[in-house]
Amino acid sequence: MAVVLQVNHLNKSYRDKSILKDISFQLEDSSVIALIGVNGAGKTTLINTILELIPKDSGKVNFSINNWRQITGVMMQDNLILNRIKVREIINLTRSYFATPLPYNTLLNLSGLNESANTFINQLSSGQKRRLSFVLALAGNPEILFLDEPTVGMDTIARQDFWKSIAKLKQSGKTIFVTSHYLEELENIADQILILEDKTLTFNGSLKQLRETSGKVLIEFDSQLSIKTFNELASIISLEQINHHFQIITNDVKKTISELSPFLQGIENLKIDQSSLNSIILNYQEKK
Ligand SMILES: Nc1ncnc2c1ncn2[C@@H]1O[C@H](COP(=O)(O)OP(=O)(O)OP(=O)(O)O)[C@@H](O)[C@H]1O
Repeated sequence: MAVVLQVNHLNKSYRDKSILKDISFQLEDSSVIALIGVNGAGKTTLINTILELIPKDSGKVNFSINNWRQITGVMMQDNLILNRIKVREIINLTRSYFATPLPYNTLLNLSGLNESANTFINQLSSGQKRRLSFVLALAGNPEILFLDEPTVGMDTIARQDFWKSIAKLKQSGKTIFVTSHYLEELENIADQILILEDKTLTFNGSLKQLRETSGKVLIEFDSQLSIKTFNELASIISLEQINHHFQIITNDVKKTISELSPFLQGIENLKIDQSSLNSIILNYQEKK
């Protein structure tokens, strides 16, 4: 995989208030990178600074090519503010800024707004506006896409279609940098997770690495065996018994399962909760 963007020691403040401090990371092609952080953590500021929409205080932002504007697409949080323009017109206007735009029909189909091509933007619902914003970000057939809270306001089907499109874009080699508060949506698609906290990146790695770092996993099962059998397992953090139901918390699933294996004949309904991204992040933040 090739590096498409490098950010080194980036700092940004508004007046005297520091927002981003010493941020460094790199993005590779054919991948989805999720930026996670609470409200006000600085996610939008980071995207705006990278794209030179606002000035940075210091640090370096290097795209792999010089004319990076031609290979980036952006979907910001705020919905489209132009009103007296139709869906068809804004798609074509946006395409006109790029040397090799995607065909109009491809974009219209992707937006799901085929029936509304002649509708003025202000007459679209907020979910429809998000879908339109998405295809406008794609208009120039970009190599790198920046998506700030893309699925806010979308219904379930629109969300599913949206993430399917993202998976296809990733497969075709694109880099997708996305912020979202819907962590469950990021679980199956994010290759790299960045956690922005207290102005800095406190985590940069894969979901697997995040699991290992924060790593408590719940293992549940039913068994007629005595609690003593499980109390002796070396790898567990805690053990609870409710009648014949057992709950084990471990941070080393593999080891615990191998320790449980001699007793598998006496175990039923074994469940391993690898934890949702949501709980992993809570866990991660609690630990610090
Ligand atoms: N133009 C501005 N002038 C001064 N402060 C600003 C400005 N824009 C943003 N901020 C402040 O910078 C901080 C980071 O804001 P930012 O919008 O980047 O956070 P965010 O992580 O994107 O939040 P959210 O998840 O709510 O979208 C906040 O404290 C915000 O109030």
